[in-house]
Amino acid sequence: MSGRPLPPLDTVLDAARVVTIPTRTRFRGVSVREAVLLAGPEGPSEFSPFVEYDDAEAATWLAGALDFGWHPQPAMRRDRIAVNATVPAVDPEAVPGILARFPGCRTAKVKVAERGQDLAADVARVRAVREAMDDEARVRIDANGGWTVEQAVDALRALASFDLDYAEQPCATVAELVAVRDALAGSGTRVRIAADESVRKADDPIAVARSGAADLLILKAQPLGGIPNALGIVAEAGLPVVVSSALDTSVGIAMGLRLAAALPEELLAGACGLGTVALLDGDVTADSLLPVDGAIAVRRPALDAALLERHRATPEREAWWRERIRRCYDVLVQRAAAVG
Ligand SMILES: O=C(O)CCC(=O)c1ccccc1C(=O)O
Ligand SMILES: [Mg+2]
Repeated sequence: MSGRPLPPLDTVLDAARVVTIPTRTRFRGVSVREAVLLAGPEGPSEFSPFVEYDDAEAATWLAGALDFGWHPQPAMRRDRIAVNATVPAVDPEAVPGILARFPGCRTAKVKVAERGQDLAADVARVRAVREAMDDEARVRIDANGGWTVEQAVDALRALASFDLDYAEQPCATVAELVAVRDALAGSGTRVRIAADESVRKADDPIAVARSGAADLLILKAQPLGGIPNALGIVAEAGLPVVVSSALDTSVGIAMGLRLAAALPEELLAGACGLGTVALLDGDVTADSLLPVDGAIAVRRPALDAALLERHRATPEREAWWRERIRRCYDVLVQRAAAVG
């Protein structure tokens, strides 16, 4: 990955605390977030791939977590990062309450294309967000690859009147993203397309940029194998980026902030999706990285022993995560050997 040495496995396991934190609103179909906090020599780090991810994918998250905990990070170019409000796939009535958790945010990202919902629900939610925000606010959507090309084109035409900042991952594949962009250009609807899963879940994270399938990239520090690796992707892709979270605790958010702080000014495409601690009902530090005046000061808050204890996972879940770390660590050792 970044080519920097891995700490010994026993050191990693000794540094690990497993937590289960409830979400305030269902997000990605989950109502709890499990995470491993790692007390590294450079500061706390977080390993929190979603439970359904396989070892090959989760191993890249481990590489990111170990890099942040055990290695110095690139220089910072700014000390405050503007963030967007993140609106889960809720009913329109719930929108003002969600937005209130993101004080001062002038950009909102709205989840759409949720399984079991329809376009009318998406339109109603985006309308509720537009109405709750002032005229200059930016509104983005994120479909998490949930639409076919035809559905995406229909939806983006229906949503065009809300003047979207961009549409994140409207369809699952790079080829579909290209088809959506072509169809929209042909119909005179101008909506920028952002790639998220096409970067962080792809074998080749640059392919989406090379194919001209996206106007900007969403970058997540942990899933991309760490900050240096993510910066390498930015340099190669040459597209503007927005840094976002994977619904992390404040420790994972600190890593995202640090990535955002390291980006060249001309490549930062607006507010980052790093305000999501506001969607959790608990945290692992007393200094939670929540938005204030629409931004978060870049910092690395200390783990709080009492909070780690309060949110401590069951012994079964703890054992599961420790096994997962062992398996993912093996994958990283094999990858390092293959590179030589
Ligand atoms: O970007 C944001 O506003 C918040 C982060 C977010 O949406 C997210 C959080 C967890 C998993 C996936 C995603 C996503 O961007 O698709
Ligand atoms: Mg996304």
